[in-house]
Amino acid sequence: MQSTDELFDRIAHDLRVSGLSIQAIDKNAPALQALTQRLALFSDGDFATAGIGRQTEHTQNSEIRRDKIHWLDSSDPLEETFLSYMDGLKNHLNSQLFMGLFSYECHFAHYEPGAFYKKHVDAFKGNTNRVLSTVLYLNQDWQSEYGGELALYDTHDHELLTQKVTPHFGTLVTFLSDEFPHEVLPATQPRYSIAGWFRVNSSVNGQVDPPR
Ligand SMILES: O=C(O)CCC(=O)C(=O)O
Ligand SMILES: [Fe+2]
Repeated sequence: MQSTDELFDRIAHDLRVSGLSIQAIDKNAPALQALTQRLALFSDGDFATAGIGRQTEHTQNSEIRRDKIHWLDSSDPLEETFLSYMDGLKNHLNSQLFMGLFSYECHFAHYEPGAFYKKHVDAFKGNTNRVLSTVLYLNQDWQSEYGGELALYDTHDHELLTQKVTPHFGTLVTFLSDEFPHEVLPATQPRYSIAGWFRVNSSVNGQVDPPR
């Protein structure tokens, strides 16, 4: 079984080489177990329709994305277990890559069968302090014929599909937020993930920019 440090080393290495990392977290890792337990406690009403863009221009556009989300909060002990795991990744990347990551925010996302998230980038250059995106999949026994892949596109040629990631339980994708266009393809089964973003600190007068 690989240690968490070895996994974080691999992610740092991949990010240094290509800005993108696809790794598997050990299925027995306490952080994953906590998320499985948390997911089992949800009922439908705990998830809200996701919006797009910054608070000022926040819109709910069902033509672009059809997932339902729930933000993680450290006051929930199960959610805190995962948040502190990601805090460990943040510290590891800061010490190895000097990325200056300051905070992390993430939400559960539930894609019902047929739901999608059209091609987008998570951050526009110079326009945001989201610098590193993470997506973790929570789908036990996912079969490739269910679809629901994360499609990743080339950093220069945004029409060029470079790879498709199957949303298997424990797969963690990490990538530079303003570099990689990506898209969630529809699935035939309910699909669960956690999408998250590490931010750098560009707060002014105690106001973190941008707000959610
Ligand atoms: O769930 C995924 O595979 C990716 C989700 C995503 O791109 C996002 O929420 O920004
Ligand atoms: Fe995204």
